[in-house]
Amino acid sequence: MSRNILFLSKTINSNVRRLCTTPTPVQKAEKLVLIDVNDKTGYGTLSMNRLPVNSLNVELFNALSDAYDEMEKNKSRGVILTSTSPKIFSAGLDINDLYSGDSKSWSELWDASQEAFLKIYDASFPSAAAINGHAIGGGCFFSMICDYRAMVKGYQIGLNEIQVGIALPKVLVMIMGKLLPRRHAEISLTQGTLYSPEQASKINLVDDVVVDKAEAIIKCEAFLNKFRKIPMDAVNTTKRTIRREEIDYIRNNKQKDIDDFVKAVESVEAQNTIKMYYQALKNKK
Ligand SMILES: CCCCCCCCCCC/C=C/C(=O)SCCNC(=O)CCNC(=O)[C@H](O)C(C)(C)COP(=O)(O)OP(=O)(O)OC[C@H]1O[C@@H](n2cnc3c(N)ncnc32)[C@H](O)[C@@H]1OP(=O)(O)O
Repeated sequence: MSRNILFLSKTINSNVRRLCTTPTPVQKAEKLVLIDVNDKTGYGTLSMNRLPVNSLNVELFNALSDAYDEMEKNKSRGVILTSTSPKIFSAGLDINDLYSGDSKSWSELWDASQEAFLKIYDASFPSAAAINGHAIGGGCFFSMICDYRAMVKGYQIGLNEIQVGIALPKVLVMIMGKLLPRRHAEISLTQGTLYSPEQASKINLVDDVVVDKAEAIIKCEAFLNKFRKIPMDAVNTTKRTIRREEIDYIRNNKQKDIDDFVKAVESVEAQNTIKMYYQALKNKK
């Protein structure tokens, strides 16, 4: 049973395509999140597919939300979140949107990001991130809200928002503060530090360092397997107790959180920094 070839299957929505093993090969579809369900394990591999760098925009956030909805509907046993890029998990928020947007588009962007955040962080099944390349800014954050992270050597990971000129949104601070030892969280958040996987593993930012994507997937499957003999209701109740603070914060302060994000992005200082950052990125070559 080949799991590496994309096959035609019913389109779940405009941006998400489920990959399954029905024998009708078609050429690769340009969907923003590819879904491959392993019929044996019941795990779904969700691959972000907004190339070249999986920068996060409204459409990618919505595609992630839709993919998680699909996994919930199909009573998934677990999700492996990864990317189709050979070297980038996700480069974070789309700098183009930060550079050229306005308060309406930034509100829509943050609204979509909140939805995707809740779908992943409050899912009724565990998620494991197979970080097969750079995971920067929002890309790092989306791996952090999974239950487990395995990262391939040779890339970088971290929340560098501060370097882009954006004050860290509250939920990122809350979660970084819980995942990392306090001193490391403070340094990382205020300096926008990017880490090698080896450094990241020393401060709890990743759980395992691996040599390639295949090994990352094996590690993720092994992590998900740990839940097979435990009643999921008990796991989920426990997990929700642990995660309640962040989930309640977003559910109860949705508009305020959007307003805070827009305020942070539209400040003159942030816009100047975003502009310089954008130009540096474009002049890199
Ligand atoms: C309450 C709800 C919570 C939900 C939370 C959701 C998300 C939280 C977000 C919080 C705030 C987050 C802010 C950010 O994420 S800011 C963005 C941070 N990211 C970066 O700084 C990454 C910048 N990019 C790089 O460092 C490199 O590009 C990278 C290492 C990723 C790859 O390097 P490489 O040399 O392989 O490739 P290039 O640099 O040549 O890039 C290829 C093309 O891609 C463009 N690019 C790169 N990054 C971005 C980006 N982030 N957005 C848009 N476009 C990007 C780059 O310009 C190249 O384009 P061209 O080929 O046209 O030149």
